[in-house]
Amino acid sequence: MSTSSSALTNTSGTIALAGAGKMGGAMLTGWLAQGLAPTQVAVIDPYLSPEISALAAKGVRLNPQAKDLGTLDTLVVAVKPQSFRDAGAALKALVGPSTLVVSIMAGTTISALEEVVGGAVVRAMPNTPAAIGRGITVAVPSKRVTAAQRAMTDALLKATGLVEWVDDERLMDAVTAVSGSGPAYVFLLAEELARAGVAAGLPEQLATTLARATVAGSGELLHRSDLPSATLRQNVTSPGGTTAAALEVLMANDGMQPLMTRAIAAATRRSKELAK
Ligand SMILES: NC(=O)C1=CN([C@@H]2O[C@H](COP(=O)(O)OP(=O)(O)OC[C@H]3O[C@@H](n4cnc5c(N)ncnc54)[C@H](O)[C@@H]3O)[C@@H](O)[C@H]2O)C=CC1
Ligand SMILES: O=C(O)[C@@H]1CCC=N1
Repeated sequence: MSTSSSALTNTSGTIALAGAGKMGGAMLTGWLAQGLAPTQVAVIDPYLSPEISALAAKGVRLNPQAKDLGTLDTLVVAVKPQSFRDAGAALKALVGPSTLVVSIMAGTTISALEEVVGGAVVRAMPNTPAAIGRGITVAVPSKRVTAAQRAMTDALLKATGLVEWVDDERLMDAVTAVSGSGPAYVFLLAEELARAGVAAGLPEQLATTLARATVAGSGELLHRSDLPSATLRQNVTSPGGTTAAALEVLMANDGMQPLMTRAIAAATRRSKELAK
């Protein structure tokens, strides 16, 4: 994270964030934590949360007049895909041919962004662990993005975690399904593990504590270990023991693998639909 810190500390020009909700807000927190000057940031959002409003005291500009912003160096678009057409029309006035436009909207294609907003577009897909600097973002640049703009995008995205660059935009629907939406599946696992614990006779609070600590601790072990996930799983599994009994159910033909494949396919389909 120290590299990204210096990379962001050394940037110049205004970075406008359109849509400072859950994901845009998490990214903004990451940028400021990594040394981006608050005075460099302008937030455009008609429904500012109290947390974002409080950033005015640090120097972040909130909903400045378009004439005061002029043509932006960088615009990050983090509104809902469904509000993009409306929001985009207003944002277009702030975008010139050499404005870097980074979109994190699910399903919204580079060509739609070029048509509605203009600029040199990077389409990116982060995830909510960005809020603690542990996100992962996949980014795909349009042909118009310069090396300097790609470096700027890389610095902004690395402020919230890992970054993978790809060249094929068609990968973004499956990326969205796996890592963009992925944290929700992990949180669901924590919920269902707790519910199953209650069904097995545990008091609810103990079951919730055990499930939460188990998911969080396992995630941290996966993060810190060099071992493949399958090896970490095998390390828990004593032959003929309790884990093996549970995994026989989870890894059955109608177990987790086909269920996860169906879930990812549904999310991938939905990402494609959002493009229409
Ligand atoms: N929540 C997540 O885990 C992820 C979300 N995304 C993408 O991020 C985008 C935002 O999602 P969330 O943060 O979850 O939604 P959100 O509803 O929390 O945030 C959207 C924000 O846009 C603002 N907004 C609405 N109309 C606007 C306008 N005309 N101009 C400027 N701002 C406007 C809203 O006030 C709100 O603060 C979506 O496109 C989503 O696909 C991408 C990756 C992960
Ligand atoms: O659910 C969604 O559509 C957004 C994109 C990825 C995560 N949240």
